[in-house]
Amino acid sequence: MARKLLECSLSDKLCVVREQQYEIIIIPTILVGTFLILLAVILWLFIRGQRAQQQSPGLQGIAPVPPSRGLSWEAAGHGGSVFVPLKETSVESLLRTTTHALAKLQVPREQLSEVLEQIHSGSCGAIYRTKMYTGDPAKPKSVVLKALKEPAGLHEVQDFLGRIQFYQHLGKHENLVQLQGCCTEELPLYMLLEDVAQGDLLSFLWTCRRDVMTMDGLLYDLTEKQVYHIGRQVLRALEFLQDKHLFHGDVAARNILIQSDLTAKLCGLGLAYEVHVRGAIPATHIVPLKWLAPERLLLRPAGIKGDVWSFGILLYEMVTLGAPPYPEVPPTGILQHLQRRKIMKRPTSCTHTMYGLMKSCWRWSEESRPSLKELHSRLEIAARTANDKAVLQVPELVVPELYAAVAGISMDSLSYNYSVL
Ligand SMILES: Nc1ncnc2c1ncn2[C@@H]1O[C@H](COP(=O)(O)OP(=O)(O)OP(=O)(O)O)[C@@H](O)[C@H]1O
Repeated sequence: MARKLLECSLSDKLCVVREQQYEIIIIPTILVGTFLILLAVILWLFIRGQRAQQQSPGLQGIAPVPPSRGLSWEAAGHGGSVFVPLKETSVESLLRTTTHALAKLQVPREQLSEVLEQIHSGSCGAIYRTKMYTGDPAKPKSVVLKALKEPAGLHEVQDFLGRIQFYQHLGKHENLVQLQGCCTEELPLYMLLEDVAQGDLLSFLWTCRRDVMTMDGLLYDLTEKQVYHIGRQVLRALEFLQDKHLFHGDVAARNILIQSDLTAKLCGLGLAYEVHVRGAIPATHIVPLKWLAPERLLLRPAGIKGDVWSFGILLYEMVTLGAPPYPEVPPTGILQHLQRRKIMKRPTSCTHTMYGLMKSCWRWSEESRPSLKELHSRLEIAARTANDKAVLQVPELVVPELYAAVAGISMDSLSYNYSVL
């Protein structure tokens, strides 16, 4: 507070003093000013955070996905074969319109067993194993049922129907998991797939580390020659996708299903579908970083050569019986690691020939990586002289939680058959 005497002389008995209460003006001004500055800083931080999220790979080893390359206009869904009517405004009318297109695939719900065994929680909802009664009731067929999670809005229903039509559009290939039918006349919506009962390759590889007898008829041993055998089947599936101007985008042992005769089937076609309908890779789709090629990590347009890179990681997974890639690198440090031109060292269980193949997949520039066709013929040649006797062995057992942390993947994406043996 400041006091000011107003023209007083010494003889004055009374003198007027004016008090100026500056704090009444200054303190609120300072408070308002500080508040505005704080607000501006918060806004700036928020905008910067949003931009960083769009520009850089996501947190915890999982990346949003960049645009795609090499897709034709038609294959990108602008005239392709996935026709989910977008103009429908209610779920009921959408189901009515689409049921016609999916008529041949419809399976009456009463042909499905009510007993559902959940095997996974998938991207659209739970994934179950159940029985389908067609023809001979004594011989039901085991199928995998993907259910759209409820409650589902118009957008989710459109997306799920689109996924079913995508499988229909792809058609049959022995190394892709096959669509068996669907139930889409009313909610809840189901997609029915052939049951590849032995489950995913990653769980299989982990089980190969154990010296166990299993009841499922599958021999949990793997030789170098068998690694090439599985690898060639995966390449066949990728070539099939490439012929349709598609790529997989998430090639990894967890996305390969394996049968008792070592037939391999590529699954996890969600990203290929999204690229097919949108012509670009949606930022919402998350993919573990350690399997991604540098161009994907840098959010540049992606294509089949990104699958070639991931195929090299898949070879590493097989030959190490399911070790996490780059165990010494934190998932979020992978781009920096690759920018220093560092790749994984040759695992002790890996021959120089196989390591040569991996290294060719991990060339920084996409152009210098082999095409699927070249890779396929190199694998064929390598398989001729590969060891078919020595069983790959890794003494350490896998702790799935630790694996998930080192690999940079969520526990949800692990199928985890391993633990039930
Ligand atoms: N046909 C199948 N037979 C046996 N197991 C299957 C089958 N389909 C899926 N699974 C199991 O469910 C897991 C997840 O499958 P998938 O990746 O196809 O599901 P998703 O989450 O719906 O993926 P996407 O959205 O990429 O299609 C697989 O790793 C496997 O363990």
